[in-house]
Amino acid sequence: MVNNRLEITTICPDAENSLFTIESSEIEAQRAAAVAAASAADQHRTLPRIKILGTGGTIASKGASSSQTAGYHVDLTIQELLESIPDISAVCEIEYEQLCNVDSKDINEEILFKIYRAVSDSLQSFDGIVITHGTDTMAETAFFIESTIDFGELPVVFVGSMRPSTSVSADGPMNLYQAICIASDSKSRGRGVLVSLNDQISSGYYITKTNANSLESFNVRQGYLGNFFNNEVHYYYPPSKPLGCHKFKLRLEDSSPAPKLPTVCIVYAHQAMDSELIDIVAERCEGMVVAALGAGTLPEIVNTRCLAQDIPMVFSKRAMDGMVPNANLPKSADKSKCNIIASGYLNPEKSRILLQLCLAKKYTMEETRHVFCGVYGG
Ligand SMILES: NC(=O)C[C@H](N)C(=O)O
Repeated sequence: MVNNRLEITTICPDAENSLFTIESSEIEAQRAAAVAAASAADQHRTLPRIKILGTGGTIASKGASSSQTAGYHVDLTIQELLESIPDISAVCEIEYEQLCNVDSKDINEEILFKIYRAVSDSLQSFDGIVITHGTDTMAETAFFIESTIDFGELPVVFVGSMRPSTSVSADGPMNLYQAICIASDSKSRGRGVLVSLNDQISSGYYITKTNANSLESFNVRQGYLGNFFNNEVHYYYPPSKPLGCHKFKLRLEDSSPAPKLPTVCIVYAHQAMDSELIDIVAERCEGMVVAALGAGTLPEIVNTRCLAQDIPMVFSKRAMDGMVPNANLPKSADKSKCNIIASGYLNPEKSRILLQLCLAKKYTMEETRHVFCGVYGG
């Protein structure tokens, strides 16, 4: 015991969580006084400023009755949605903007760039950003925003719901409330794009929708970062960002219409696949992603058609988990001309976005291969 204070330090590198103290009653009294002084000071502290961007989705939908959980319509503004959550004025100051109000199946490039612009424009004046979004394509928008915006430490939190606002036990208000708390919490800084859903905090870069109906619609294995419980944010790990994430700097003119990204199509492989499909689709696009079988295999005749194309072809996978390694790619006779790239852990829809960005940047085949390898060791 030295000065009534025993310090036990673990070897945990997370400084904040590595120090435990056992203290005397005198020290406890001093601490109580310090806490009281700090809470008085807190009253004068300015609250974090959070920007909420509304885009629609089930979270902004209404059904005809409280038992309807399918066939509903997007019909709720971001203002109405905010009126349905508990008072948040003690947590943060809010500003909101309705960017669009659509089911996420209708998020097109024009809307994607609208979201991109709104996030970019909010970086300087806000401490956190929340984006309400349909869950069906949320992972794609989250991946695009993570790959194109350097938001430094600022939390950008996507949120959706699985039940419409009119349903019994609608999950939207709680998910939104939690998303705002996550965006306001200093522990959320430096973690990249986050997703708030079903009490779970996940990495927007890694999430995939894995269940079409249940509240636990994002069963993330990679990127499960923490939980939300009783109005508290709990992270399992110190802040970190996705490893190897390639950032693309976009230069957007202010003028509309929105710029057009290169067309990349996804072809889904299956037994007895028609190899001519590869030629037909290649005519229509500047790059192709194949949702291949297993860890990247395709019938030999389909591989041959893929090797014959003069556009980049990314081999991804139908399976939800696991990866496509370089070792499984078909070999070209002329190694220097091989147009096939392994997606690594990236699923087809995220591979599509990454390939679009590489093509937009006019990366060579080798540079594109390097980007995919960097992201997931493809
Ligand atoms: N749960 C949802 O949000 C699904 C909805 N169809 C959407 O993505 O907009």
